[in-house]
This record gives sequence, structure tokens and C-alpha cells, in this order.
Amino acid sequence: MFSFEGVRSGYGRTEVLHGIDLEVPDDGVTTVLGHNGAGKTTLLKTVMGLLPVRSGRITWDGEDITRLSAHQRVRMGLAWVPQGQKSFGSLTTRENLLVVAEAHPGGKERLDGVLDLFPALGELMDRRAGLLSGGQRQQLSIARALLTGPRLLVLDEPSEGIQPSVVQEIEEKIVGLASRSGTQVLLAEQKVGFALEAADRYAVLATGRIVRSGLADEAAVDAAREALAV
Ligand SMILES: Nc1ncnc2c1ncn2[C@@H]1O[C@H](COP(=O)(O)OP(=O)(O)OP(=O)(O)O)[C@@H](O)[C@H]1O
Repeated sequence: MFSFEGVRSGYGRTEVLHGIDLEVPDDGVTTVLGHNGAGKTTLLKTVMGLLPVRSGRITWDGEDITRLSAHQRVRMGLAWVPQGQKSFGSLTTRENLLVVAEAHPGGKERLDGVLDLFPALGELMDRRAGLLSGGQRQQLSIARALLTGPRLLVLDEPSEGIQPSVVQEIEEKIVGLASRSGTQVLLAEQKVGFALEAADRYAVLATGRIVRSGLADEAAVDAAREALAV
């Protein structure tokens, strides 16, 4: 269980997260929903240790990691896929994968399993990442993160900038990697339908506070939309 207890963080003098309580259990997908500017990326950066905690604490399996650096958290098994399908555009798909695989113990051994999850990438190994579609680049970003062998994969708006027809494919990949490979997923999203299809649990973030949370069951779509409308 990864958990936030009363976490406050922000930038300079501006506090963005005003005391967040959030639990990410050891299995499945947890989504944080919120509009532009709600604080989703700030929350994920705080999870990763890229922003310091001003008060409150973060624990992972009971261990207090509040003061650990991003580097230390990555070594413990956190991996981040930032917004915007980031990869090295002038490198091929293969080179993008190998850069990560070679930098992490066990990375090369994970390559076949990751390509099983993203077979489309296998067909695009010699294409430059800059020439891939948004959906293909998103798959490459997630694949790169998986090569590090994470216990908790943190995804920032993976559906952003992707054609609606491909969004469902990304959703299936997220569900698949949580259920098949046993990786915990924390997903920040604006698209309620997409996120709740993929997720087991949700929390709604509004102006830096969690205003609703629960199981991502049938009632969740209306409950989350209502919370987002306030
Ligand atoms: N580097 C920064 N310095 C100062 N303020 C920032 C910085 N990054 C974000 N903010 C502010 O923090 C608030 C939350 O932003 P954040 O990016 O976390 O929201 P978000 O929910 O991820 O939005 P989006 O969906 O647009 O990415 C906003 O008011 C934003 O202007």
C-alpha cells in the first residue's frame, strides 16, 4: 500500500496540495480525476519525490519515504510516465527501449515480456520515435517505464493528445499490465469515462483537495462527474 497522509506540497510560496489523504492498494489501478489545474501533476510529482512534502507523510508498505529522493524511490520500484508521450524523437523505437533496458538491472530480460504487452512496438522497432503516432509514442513511453520493473507505475494523463479510437487500446493495456503483470498503477486523468473503465478505485481532486473517492463501479461515473461539476 502506497499512502499519502495529510500531504501538503506546491511551488515556491504557492501551496497546491492542501492536505491530501490517498491510499493506493497493492493491486489494480487507482485513478485521480481532476480538471486542468486541479493539481494532478503536482500530486504525481510529489509521489515521485520531485517536489518536497511541506507537511504530512508518504509511506510505502509501512516505510516512511517522505524524505527520500526521486532517485531512491525509483530504486524502490516507482516509475513515472510523464504527460506528453516523452521519448527521444531522433532515436528509433529499439534504441529508446535499449537506453532504458541497459540502464536498469534486469531491463534486457524484461524486453520480450514488454513487447508481448505492446506487440505494435515490435513492428516499429526501426522507426524513429519522432515519426510514431501519439498512441504509439504513448505505448513506447509506458513500455520504457515497464523495463525498469516497477512495483508502482505512475501515469500522467496517458489519453491526452491521442485519437479517441486509440484511447481504448491504451486503456486495455493499462488494465492488462495491472492484472497480468501485477504492477500497481496510479493514473491521473481528466477523461472520466476512460479512467473509470481502466480503474478499480478513484479519487476526485479539486483545487488541491480530494473531494470524493470510492470504488470505480457503475455508480462511480455519476458520482465522479458530480464531484467534478462543483
Ligand atoms: N512549476 C510550477 N510553478 C508554479 N505553479 C505551478 C507549477 N506547475 C503547476 N503550477 C500550478 O499548480 C496548480 C496545479 O497544476 P497541476 O499541473 O498540478 O494541475 P493538473 O491537474 O495536472 O492540470 P493539467 O491537467 O492541466 O496538467 C496550477 O494552479 C498550476 O498553475
